[in-house]
Amino acid sequence: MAPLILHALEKRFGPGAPAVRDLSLTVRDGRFLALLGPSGCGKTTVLRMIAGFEQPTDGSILLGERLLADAATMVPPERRNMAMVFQSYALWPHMTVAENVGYPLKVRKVDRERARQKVCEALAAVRLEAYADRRPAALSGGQRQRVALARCLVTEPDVVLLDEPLANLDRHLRQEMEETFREFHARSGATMIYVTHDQSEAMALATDVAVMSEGRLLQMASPEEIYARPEGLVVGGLVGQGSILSLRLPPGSGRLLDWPRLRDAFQGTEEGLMPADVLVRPQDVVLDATGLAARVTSSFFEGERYALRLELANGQSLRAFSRQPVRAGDTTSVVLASGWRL
Ligand SMILES: Nc1ncnc2c1ncn2[C@@H]1O[C@H](COP(=O)(O)OP(=O)(O)OP(=O)(O)O)[C@@H](O)[C@H]1O
Repeated sequence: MAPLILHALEKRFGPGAPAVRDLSLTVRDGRFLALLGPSGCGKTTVLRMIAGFEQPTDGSILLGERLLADAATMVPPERRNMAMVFQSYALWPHMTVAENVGYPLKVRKVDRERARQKVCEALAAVRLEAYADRRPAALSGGQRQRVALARCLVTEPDVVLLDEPLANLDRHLRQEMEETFREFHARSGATMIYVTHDQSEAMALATDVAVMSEGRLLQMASPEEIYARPEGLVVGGLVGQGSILSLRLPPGSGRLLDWPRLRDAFQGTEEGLMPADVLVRPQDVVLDATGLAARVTSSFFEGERYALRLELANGQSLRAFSRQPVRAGDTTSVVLASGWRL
């Protein structure tokens, strides 16, 4: 299949700031893209434009050479060969699982025997063969979600679009479904675009993560790259539970900062230092008597460790982990093993 190309995409719903602006990205065949960003940043609007439910006010959407939409052109959703999975699953309550999954084939008047075979394959792909004759009311939330996935598989879409599909599920089920999505992606080979505001979900599932804020694309890269080398305050703040410190660094000091560099930045007495935002991840904050003095402002036991909030002498706060019990109000000292200049 051809790549999906969004070129300088814009969507305005009225006067005021556009919901999506100047957004360009390419999703290569078979990739799994997570669109990540805070509520209201325009993720769903991008997905709806790709699906064909909204028309761009500027820019264009192409599948390879084929123009799907621009301000003057609009290929209808049913002619895009895409499938969208909604949060609500949108299953027919009066139909069995197999009938729900086969419904798109019935609409397309696919031959009965062929349809039966495709339904079986799709149910096998989501491990629901044993549930073919049940009605949706007799399924768990996760099983309903899997029916919705199987239903989109039968049409062999070029692109599968998912809008926060796990938002209604509890934590345990979310983990199980993440596994199902990964498996679904591996088996179907479909290009997938997945909207979420949950960074750990995006990282766990996707081959590429696109971070959006206020209608714009801030960074698109692999989960590893976004985690290790976030660009700017918004991406840095969104990914990986880090703390952002305002420090002063010598010009040209690079982006990956070690402890001696960070320690000097706290002393900060040299001439010509520049203000810098530095991301420090909790796992890089090591309780160590040779480090900076810090006061514990909160401590929660998370199971295998304590999650701490610390306040440094300069008033800035840091998140840290400790295997040993630590109490709010304790004083300690910390070494910052690594930091990333945003
Ligand atoms: N049909 C519409 N008419 C007017 N404004 C809209 C419409 N749809 C979305 N918007 C506005 O566009 C902006 C982006 O909305 P969108 O739903 O794309 O964000 P989102 O990132 O998906 O948010 P969430 O995670 O809360 O669903 C918001 O300010 C929203 O109010």
